[in-house]
Amino acid sequence: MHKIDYNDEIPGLLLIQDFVTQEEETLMIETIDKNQWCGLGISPNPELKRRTQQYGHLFSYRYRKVLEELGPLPEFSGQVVQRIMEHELMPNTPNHLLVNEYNLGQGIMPHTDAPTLFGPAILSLSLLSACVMKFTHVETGHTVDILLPRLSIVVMRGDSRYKYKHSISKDHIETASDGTTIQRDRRVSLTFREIIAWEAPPAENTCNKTCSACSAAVVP
Ligand SMILES: O=C(O)CCC(=O)C(=O)O
Ligand SMILES: [Fe+2]
Repeated sequence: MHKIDYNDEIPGLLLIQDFVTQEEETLMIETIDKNQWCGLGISPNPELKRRTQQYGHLFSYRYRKVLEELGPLPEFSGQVVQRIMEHELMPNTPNHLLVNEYNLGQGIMPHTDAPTLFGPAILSLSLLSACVMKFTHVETGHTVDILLPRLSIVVMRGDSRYKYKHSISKDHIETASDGTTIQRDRRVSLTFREIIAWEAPPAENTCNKTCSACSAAVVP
């Protein structure tokens, strides 16, 4: 395990290489690939252009809100969560795990994870492939391309979490700001977050209208 502190370039950004072993990666991927994916037309979140899985809570991209509590994070992520807490990378135990799959040609648009919904630390574990994550300051436009190696975890806190957008390109070959060039492969990332605020729908929700207050009842 090797820590790279990017604080001088992007305040609050930390990367830990070899956060998991290849054996752990294999076991996690085997389990994930047996589980149900959504996105690419599959509910919930059928509109997503990449496949995802969610654990802990269900977030709707369409309604930009949490719809449902799903239960504890899965067993396959237990050791990673334990390591996250041992290294004090998050103030509280994560209660949301988002698995994103990026096949060749897939990326993610520049965004900041919802500041009122998710807590102050956003962590992402890179499995099967490295990628370059672009950080762009929302006011100054300052940009840094950070290499996220396979098996590493990136920790976004402070400015890197709140003042920068992050994105991943669709390119097959990418170059980081330090000049390192990588060839992308299928990448599966595990994003650990804490949901800090959400309203559970009423237990007996019989409303069948589409409205912002109880859309949980009608989301496909
Ligand atoms: O794939 C990643 O490492 C990042 C995913 C991400 O930024 C997100 O889902 O909000
Ligand atoms: Fe994100």
